[in-house]
Amino acid sequence: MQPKSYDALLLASFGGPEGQDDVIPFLRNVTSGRGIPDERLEEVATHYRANGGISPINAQNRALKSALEAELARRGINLPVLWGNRNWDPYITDVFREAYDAGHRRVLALSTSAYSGYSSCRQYREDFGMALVETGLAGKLEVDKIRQYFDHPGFVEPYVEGLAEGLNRVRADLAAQGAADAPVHILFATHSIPIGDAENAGPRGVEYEGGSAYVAQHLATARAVLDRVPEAAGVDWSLVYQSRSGAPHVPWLEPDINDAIAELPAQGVKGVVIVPLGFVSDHMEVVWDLDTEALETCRNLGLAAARIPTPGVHQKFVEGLVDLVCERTLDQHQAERPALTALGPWMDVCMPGCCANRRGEKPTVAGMDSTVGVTQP
Ligand SMILES: CC1=C(CCC(=O)O)c2cc3nc(cc4[nH]c(cc5[nH]c(cc1n2)c(C)c5CCC(=O)O)c(CCC(=O)O)c4C)C(CCC(=O)O)=C3C
Ligand SMILES: [Fe+2]
Repeated sequence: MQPKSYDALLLASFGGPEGQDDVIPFLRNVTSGRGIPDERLEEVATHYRANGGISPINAQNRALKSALEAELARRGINLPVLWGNRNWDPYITDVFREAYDAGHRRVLALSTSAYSGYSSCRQYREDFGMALVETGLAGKLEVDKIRQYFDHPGFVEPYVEGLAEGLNRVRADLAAQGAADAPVHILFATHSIPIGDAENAGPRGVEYEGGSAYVAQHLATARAVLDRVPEAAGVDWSLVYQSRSGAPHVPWLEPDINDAIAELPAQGVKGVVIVPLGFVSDHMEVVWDLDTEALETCRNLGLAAARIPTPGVHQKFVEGLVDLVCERTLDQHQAERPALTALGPWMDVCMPGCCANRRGEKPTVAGMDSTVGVTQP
């Protein structure tokens, strides 16, 4: 897409509860009309309850917003950063209203989701499209979106650093047990999604490794990380899934991380490094599903284990995000579009039907077929 001059950057995220009273209303927002069984909601509520009803995600997004502001300022780029969520206050709808009232007319959105797929990409495009319709700002506020960045060096580099450290840590633990040369396995973990959503990820009519753009992007990114970590040479690895929800008869991507861990001891594996490849920050899906559940599974099986950090506010990630902003802006425009896998660089403007919503079409921005965001390729 041609560079433009934008007057605001919107950091768009999932949102999370900030106290016990928020937990159920938040979960209702997340699952509205999506058929998540009540038992699952109660189960997920306990993860938040155990943490005072507070998700870590909002604090992490506030920190990321500040880090983006600092990096933009350091480069002399004058672009205010707004923050809005899909499921909790501050809501994207309110942020659009305020942005328009403050005189902004062209917003560039950056989401905290790196891969293609309905929840990770198209649903944000719908969040923006629906918010424009709801606020009556369709045709008045222009909203574009930064490309999916799973293979951008700024996203990959923190994992490279973390994996090297994680392998060293697990090997040191094994050495302390007198098993210095015991086999270690690397588990790249991401969010499971319904197989139907996975198959719809990305543009129509393209054959992907693993059956979908969602899986192929994770496999390619995992290899991009591994290729840059000399300590990982010859180490077995696999891509595994977590945080499954939905009705039991609907197939989701597998194997579940805990089932995968349970298979490892029989293969002689003594140590595990968990790479949270699907997540931008250490939010509830990471601190509960990985640090509480998966690490406990490892402990129960006597496996040495480490979970490496998410990109969070790593300086390389923040710089990478600002580079992505500069691909799109006239101010300090950057023509180079780095990508570390053959799948990228991903597109700025999605193809018709990309990551299709299986429950029906909604207004979107940032697509070739979008009608509300005024996006022109
Ligand atoms: C691909 C993906 C990402 C990664 C990309 C990205 O980061 O966007 C992600 C992130 C997140 N998911 C989160 C929380 C939840 N996701 C749920 C439910 C679901 N997620 C799905 C997919 C994804 N989710 C799907 C297909 C569902 C089924 C229902 C539906 O179609 O929507 C539910 C409902 C209850 C349940 O778990 O069943 C909750 C509470 C939080 C916040 C954590 C915090 O509060 O710290 C974050 C960052
Ligand atoms: Fe989720």
